[in-house]
Amino acid sequence: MCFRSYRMTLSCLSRVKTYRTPWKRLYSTSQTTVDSREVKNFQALAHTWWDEYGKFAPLHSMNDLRVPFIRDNLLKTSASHHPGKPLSGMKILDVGCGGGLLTEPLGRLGASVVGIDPVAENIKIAQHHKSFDPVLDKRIQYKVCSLEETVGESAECFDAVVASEVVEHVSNLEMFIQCCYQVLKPGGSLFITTVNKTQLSYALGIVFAEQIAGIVPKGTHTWEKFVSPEKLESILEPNGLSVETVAGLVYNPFSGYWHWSENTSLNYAAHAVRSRAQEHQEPAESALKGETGALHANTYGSPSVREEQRT
Ligand SMILES: CC(C)=CCC/C(C)=C/CC/C(C)=C/CC/C(C)=C/CC/C(C)=C/CC/C(C)=C/CC/C(C)=C/CC/C(C)=C/CC/C(C)=C/CC/C(C)=C/Cc1cc(C(=O)O)cc(O)c1O
Ligand SMILES: C[S@@+](CC[C@H](N)C(=O)[O-])C[C@H]1O[C@@H](n2cnc3c(N)ncnc32)[C@H](O)[C@@H]1O
Ligand SMILES: [Mg+2]
Repeated sequence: MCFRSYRMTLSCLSRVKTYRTPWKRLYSTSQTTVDSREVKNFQALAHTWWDEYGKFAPLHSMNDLRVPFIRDNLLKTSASHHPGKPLSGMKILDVGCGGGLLTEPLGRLGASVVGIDPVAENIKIAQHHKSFDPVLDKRIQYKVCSLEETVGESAECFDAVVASEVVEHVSNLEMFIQCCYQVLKPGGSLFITTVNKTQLSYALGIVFAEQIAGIVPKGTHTWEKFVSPEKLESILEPNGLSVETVAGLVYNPFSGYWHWSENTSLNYAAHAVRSRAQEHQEPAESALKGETGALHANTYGSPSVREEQRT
């Protein structure tokens, strides 16, 4: 039994018993969201997670934007009475948590955070780093597993799922999104940051960032696995996740800082909400064929998030 007090487990399990769409029917056991090549890549880098100016420097720096993005959007749906611990009482699943770079600040905001990652070395590093802070040690739990491996015991257990800089590294993106839906409470939030699939992201995200400037290690990304906001929305919406906000993120490699932008052609952050309605019937057979309206990014610059305008 992972992640929860026994009582909470029983309540989650009871919900699982009444869960109408047995998620196991959706996927054959051979299907997985884990790409073994990605695992190898991250295994080799695991020892550098907590080097703020090392290979994961852009991720350390991204916290300046993504932590307030997650906090502000979560607080829109629930007033917090805990100054200093605004996310107190919230359960968050950080999927692909790596060394815990985002897991820890979410824990510091008061949330109970479960961090999962298929790379054992990542979880070892994350466990070790949180052990230095007794508050975090209680609030954060880590587990080596894939998202699909935790769905069975975590159905409708989380107020939020975070997958930051992960979806561009997974296989079976639709299966990944469906698993996010399964573990979210009705009305729960999904936060994704990733890289858009554009010519510019090829030029700057692959050629410039990896091969010329070494902003991220060579071989970190495969352009074909980048995900456009339109494709992401075409998978989210039919699977019961309504897109609330899409905001562009731009990394300045000279300053080492990220900035919000109207432009989503490189990196972007998305916030989607699981419908509160009755359980979602059957996840869509394939949402990839659907056309969706163009997305208009908002500039997420202030704590009050502006809604996304769809054309
Ligand atoms: C099938 C196939 C290959 C198709 C390709 C697509 C296609 C059709 C391409 C053709 C079109 C085209 C334009 C090709 C161009 C090729 C080429 C010759 C490009 C030249 C590139 C070049 C020299 C650009 C120079 C630009 C320039 C003038 C630079 C100086 C000034 C300037 C503007 C600098 C700023 C540039 C900038 C904004 C850089 C940001 C780069 C970036 C996107 C960084 C984000 C990195 C990232 C993804 C962070 C998250 C992250 C981090 C880490 C980590 O390890 O820290 C790990 C992760 O997994 C992450 O997700
Ligand atoms: C770029 S790192 C991002 C780490 C962390 N989310 C952050 O932003 O600091 C991508 C992470 O996703 C993990 N990952 C890769 N494939 C995954 C999958 N199929 N499911 C879950 N996590 C995965 C990797 O092991 C790695 O830790
Ligand atoms: Mg990435």
